[in-house]
Amino acid sequence: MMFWRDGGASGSRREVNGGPPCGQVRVLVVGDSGVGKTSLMHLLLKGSAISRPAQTIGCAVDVKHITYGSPGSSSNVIKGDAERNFFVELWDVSGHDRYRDCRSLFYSQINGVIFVYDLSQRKTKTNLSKWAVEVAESGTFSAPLGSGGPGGLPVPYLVIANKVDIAPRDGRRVSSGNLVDVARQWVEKQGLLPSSEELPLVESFPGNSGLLTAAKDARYDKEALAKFFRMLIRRRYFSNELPAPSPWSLTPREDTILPVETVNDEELFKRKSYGGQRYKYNGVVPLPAQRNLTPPLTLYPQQPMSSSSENYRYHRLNLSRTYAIRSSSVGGRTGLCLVHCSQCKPLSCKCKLGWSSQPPPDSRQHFRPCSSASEAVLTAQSDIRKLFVANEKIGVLLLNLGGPETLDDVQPFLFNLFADPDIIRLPRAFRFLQKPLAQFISVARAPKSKEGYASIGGGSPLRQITDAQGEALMEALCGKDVPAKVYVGMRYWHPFTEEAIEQIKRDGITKLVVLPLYPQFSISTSGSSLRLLESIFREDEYLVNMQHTVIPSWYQREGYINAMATLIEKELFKFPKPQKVMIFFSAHGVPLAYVEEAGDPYKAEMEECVELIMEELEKRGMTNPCTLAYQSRVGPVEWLKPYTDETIIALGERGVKSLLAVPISFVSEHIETLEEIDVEYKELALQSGIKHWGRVPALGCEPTFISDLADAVIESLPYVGAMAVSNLEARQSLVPLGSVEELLAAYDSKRDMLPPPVIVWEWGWTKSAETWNGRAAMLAVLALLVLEVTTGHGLLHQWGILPPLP
Ligand SMILES: C=CC1=C(C)c2cc3[nH]c(cc4nc(cc5[nH]c(cc1n2)c(C)c5CCC(=O)O)C(CCC(=O)O)=C4C)c(C)c3C=C
Ligand SMILES: [Fe+2]
Repeated sequence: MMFWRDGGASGSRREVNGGPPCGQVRVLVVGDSGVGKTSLMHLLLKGSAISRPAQTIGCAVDVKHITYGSPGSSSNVIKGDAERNFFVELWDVSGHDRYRDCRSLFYSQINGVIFVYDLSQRKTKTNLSKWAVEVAESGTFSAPLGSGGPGGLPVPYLVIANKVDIAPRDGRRVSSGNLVDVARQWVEKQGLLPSSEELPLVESFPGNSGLLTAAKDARYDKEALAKFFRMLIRRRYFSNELPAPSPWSLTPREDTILPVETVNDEELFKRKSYGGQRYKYNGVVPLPAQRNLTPPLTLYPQQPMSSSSENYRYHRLNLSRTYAIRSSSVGGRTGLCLVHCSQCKPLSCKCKLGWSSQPPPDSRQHFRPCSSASEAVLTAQSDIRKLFVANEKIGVLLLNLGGPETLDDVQPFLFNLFADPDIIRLPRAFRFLQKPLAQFISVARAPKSKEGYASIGGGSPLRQITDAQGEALMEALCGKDVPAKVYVGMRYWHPFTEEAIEQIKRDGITKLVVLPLYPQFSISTSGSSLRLLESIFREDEYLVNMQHTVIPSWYQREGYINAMATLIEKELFKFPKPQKVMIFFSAHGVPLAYVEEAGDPYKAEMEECVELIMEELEKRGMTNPCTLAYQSRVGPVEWLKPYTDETIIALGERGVKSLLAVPISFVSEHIETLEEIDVEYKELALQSGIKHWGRVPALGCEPTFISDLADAVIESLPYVGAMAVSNLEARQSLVPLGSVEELLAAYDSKRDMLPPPVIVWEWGWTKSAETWNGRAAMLAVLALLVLEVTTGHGLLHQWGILPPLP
C-alpha cells in the first residue's frame, strides 16, 4: 500500500470509456468541524491539496466517477467483463454545531459512510461514535446490511485519520495525558503490543485506525478508497451476481502506508475525476428518494440505470466526458447546478423539444408552447438541459399560500388556514376537534383580518402576483430553451393545489418540478404544501407514476441574493445619508416551538439568508449595520424573537434615525408588507424617534429573480424522476413521492409534536398580556369544546358546526 499524489487533474481529461453512468452510490463524509473533510474531498476529486478550504456550509456534494469491472482485475470482474461507469456522490457534511439540528436532512439513501477524524485532536476520534449514532438514527439507507455497525450503522464505513503530517510520530496519535494513554504508549514502546488503536485505551471508534491521510500534502491511500467505493457499488448493484462482500469496512492499517508517488494510479484505480466540481446544499435535501426499489429508467445521476440498452438514454449521446454537479453561486453556496465541462465534445443527437398541446382553457394556468423549439440539434453548447425536455411535457408547480380575494373570502380562507394541522396541531386524542376549532378561530379572527384586507384594497393581491410570476417564469424558461407549463397551487385559497394538480393531469405532464415560492423552508409554509401534495399524490394512479422533484428552498441562490441586494441598494440611496441607514430585515415569524421542538430549519435558513445578502452588499461597498426580527405573530404562544415591533422601539431608543425595512420571507407584496410594515410598523418607528423610514419592495416579477428561478428549475431537471412505483405493495409501504416524501420523512424523523393550538384573538393591553390571555383562552376553548362534544349541547351544535349526538 502506498501514499501517492493523485494525478486527478490529468485524469479528469481522459475519456470515460465505459459508456454512460450505470448508477450511483452515495457516501456520507462526516466528522467534527476542522478535521479536514473538505481538504480530503478536494484531494479525492482533484488529486491535489487545497491550502485554506472554506468552511462547509450545510453540506457540499462532489461527484466522483469510477469504473467498475475492469477486465483484468478479478476482484472487479462482473458479468460480461464489461467496464461500467458509476458515480460516487460524496456528501461532505458540515461538522459545525450550527448545522446539528438540520444535518439529518442530508442523511438519506446512504450507501456508505466515511468517518474522518484529526489525528492531532484526540477528541475528534472519540466523537466519531456520536457521528455514527447520529447517522444511524436519523439516516435512511440504500442496500443496508443485516446487522448494525458502530452506533447501529447499517452500511459499510471507512475511517480516515487525517493530518498524519502534523500528528506526533509515536503511534501517530496524541496523548491526552491521561494515565491510560500514557500506559498505552509505554506498552507500545516496549514492543509489547502492536501500534494499533485497537487497544482498549482509546475510547475506540470503530476499533481500528482505518486509513491515514494527510490531505494537506495530498497523501492518501488511493487504492483503499477505490476498493471501498467499488465495494459499495457491488453491494448496491451486483449483489445478485456475486457472493456478498464482507459486510464491514475496509480497514487498512497504518503499516500499509507507504511513501508518496510510487504507483501508477491508472493501474490501481480506474477512475476519472471530474476535476472536483462541486455543488453545495445549504438547506434541505433536494434529491429524490431511491429506497431500493426498481429504479426508474431515465435518471442521471440519482437513479441507477438498468443495463438494457433502451434505458441508456444518454448512451448514443456520448456523454462520456465530464458533466458534473456543482455549486454556482455565492461563495459556492447554492442549490443544485448542472454544469457541463468545457472539454465536452459536441453532442450529436437530434431530439424534439417542446410540446404541442394547446393552451388550456383555464387562463390562470400558464402555457405558451415555444414555437421555435420544435426540433433542435443538440450540441455541448446547447446544454444538457435539452436532454431533459426532449419528448417530455415539463410542468412547474408553484406552491404558495393564497389569500382572500374579497372580504367575504376572509373567514373561509382563515378556516382553511387554521384547519391545517401544520398550523395548528392538536394532540392525537383531540384531532376530531380540528375543524370545529378552525371554525371557531376563523370566526373570531375574521373581523380583525377583514380590517386589514379592507385597508389594502379589499383583498389579497397574492393570486394576481403569483400568476404574474408564473407567466414570467414560463417565459424565462422558454427563453432558456426549456418549454414548460407553469401552474399555481395555493394552500388555503384559489387556485387550490388540488385544482392545479387536476390541470397538470389533464395536460399530461410527464415531468414535474415542484417549486414552493417561499425562499426559506418552514414546516408551516412549504412543509404544509408539500404534505398536502404528498397526500394527493399518494391517492392518484397518474401522479404516482409521474416523475417529479422538489426544490425545497432556494434562499441561497446567487440570483435571488443578488436581486435582493440590488433592491436594497436602490432603496438605500433614497435616504439622505445612505451609509447611516440600519437595514432592518423583517421576516414572518413562526412559533418558537416549530424551530426548537419540531426542528423547523426556518430560523437557520433565515439567518443564513440575511448573512448572504449582507455579504453581497459588502462586496458592493455597503457596510451598513443590520438587524433581523420576526413579525406577524398571532396567538398565545411564544414566537421567534426578537419581535419586529419590540425591536423597532428598541432601535429608536438606541438613537437609530434611519431604518430600511426589508421583508425577507416572501417574494410578493401581501397584507403583511402592505399593511403591517407600511402602516403599523412605519407608524411605530416614527413614534419611536426614527426620522427616516423606507421599505424595500417584494421581488415580485423582478427579471433577475425570475431568471434565477428559471435556472433553479432547469438545474433541478436532472433530479426529476425520483420514484415511479406502480407496484401496489410498494405504494402502500412507501410514499411514492420521491423527494417530497423524502423531505417530509426527514423532518418527521426529527420532529416532535407541533406546539398547541394558536388561538387568534387578543384582549389585554400588551403583547405579553395577549400571550397569557391567549393561553387562558385556549384552555377555556378546549374545555368548552370537550364539554360540547361530550354533552351534545352548546353554541357549536346550535350553529350546526358540530353534528348532533346520535
Ligand atoms: C414565510 C411566510 C409565512 C410564514 C412562516 C407563515 C406562518 C404562519 N402564519 C400564520 C397565520 C396567518 N398567516 C396569514 C396570512 C399570510 N401568511 C403568510 C406568510 C407566512 N405565514 C402570507 C403570505 C399570508 C397571506 C397574506 C395575504 O396577503 O393574504 C394569516 C391571515 C392574515 C391575518 O389575519 O393576519 C394568518 C392568520 C401562522 C399561525 C403561522 C405559523 C404557524
Ligand atoms: Fe402567515
